[in-house]
Amino acid sequence: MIKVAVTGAAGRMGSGIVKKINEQEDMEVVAAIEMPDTPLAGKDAGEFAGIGPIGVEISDSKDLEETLKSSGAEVLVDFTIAPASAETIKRTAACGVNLIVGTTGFTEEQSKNNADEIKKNNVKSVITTNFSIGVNVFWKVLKDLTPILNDFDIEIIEAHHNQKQDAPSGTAMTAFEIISNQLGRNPEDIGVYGRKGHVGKRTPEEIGLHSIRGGDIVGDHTVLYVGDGERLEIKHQAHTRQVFISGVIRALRYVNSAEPGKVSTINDVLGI
Ligand SMILES: NC(=O)C1=CN([C@@H]2O[C@H](COP(=O)(O)OP(=O)(O)OC[C@H]3O[C@@H](n4cnc5c(N)ncnc54)[C@H](OP(=O)(O)O)[C@@H]3O)[C@@H](O)[C@H]2O)C=CC1
Ligand SMILES: O=C(O)C1=N[C@H](C(=O)O)C[C@H](O)C1
Repeated sequence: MIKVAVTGAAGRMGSGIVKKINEQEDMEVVAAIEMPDTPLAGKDAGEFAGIGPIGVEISDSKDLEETLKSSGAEVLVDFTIAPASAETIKRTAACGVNLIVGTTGFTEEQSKNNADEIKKNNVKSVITTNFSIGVNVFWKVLKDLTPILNDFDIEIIEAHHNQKQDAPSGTAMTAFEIISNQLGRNPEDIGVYGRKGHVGKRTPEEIGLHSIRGGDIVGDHTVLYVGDGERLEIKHQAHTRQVFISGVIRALRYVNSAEPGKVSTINDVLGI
């Protein structure tokens, strides 16, 4: 049995992950953690997953080390918010517990610190901005396509629900990194985040990133390659969070065979 701790256990992703783990025969939720001073402490995590009591009380992230130790958790799954997640990664790795992280919106410095903590403590990890299989194929297509269409204008559009806190989405930022790398350009120099006012003509080098927020959109990502007289659009749409949750379940089965001290990605999990 894989013993799993879940942070953000009452959130959209966290509660779905608790529910899905509860349906598996080879894994169990042993700890469910929410934010510091959470009013949810002591309530059963199953309540938020819509499955009734599972015998795991929500605990306060201030008690993380104690919770990990007393529950015997082998791996922690984190879908929260970047600053909180960075702190959780540091404390969890120091406890020798493996990590699966889907939280997005890390600064470059936070991402580097996350990798350093994983290396320093020699724990196993899977960190990725999108756990769906479709998006991983989408990223692969961008990698293959960009060198062929390297003189086309490239723009990225993402759309998400009105509760999302970070922009552009982690998935869009990963797409931007892939495209920039393939073009041999520094992402720092070429990203244009929305346009307003007399911004002048588009330069051939720049890549625009545009974020739409509304209602209950689960997650749409489109990359446009626009030439003279034609354009190609590569689009992925998530219809349900189940696509991310299924990827997390695969990552839970994979993580123990991951290389210690390294940040593995969903590509390692899927072998693509
Ligand atoms: N990689 C992927 O495939 C995917 C990534 N995501 C990312 O996952 C993250 C979460 O998304 P979502 O579930 O929609 O967000 P939610 O806001 O629904 O859930 C986040 C949860 O984390 C809780 N939380 C905040 N701080 C802490 C802390 N220090 N310790 C424990 N829990 C904490 C929040 O509590 P409170 O509400 O009280 O603040 C909330 O319950 C986002 O960064 C999102 O972009 C989402 C989907 C897929
Ligand atoms: O916040 C979300 O909901 C999502 N976040 C991830 C991101 O920022 O890319 C993945 C997915 O698009 C849903």
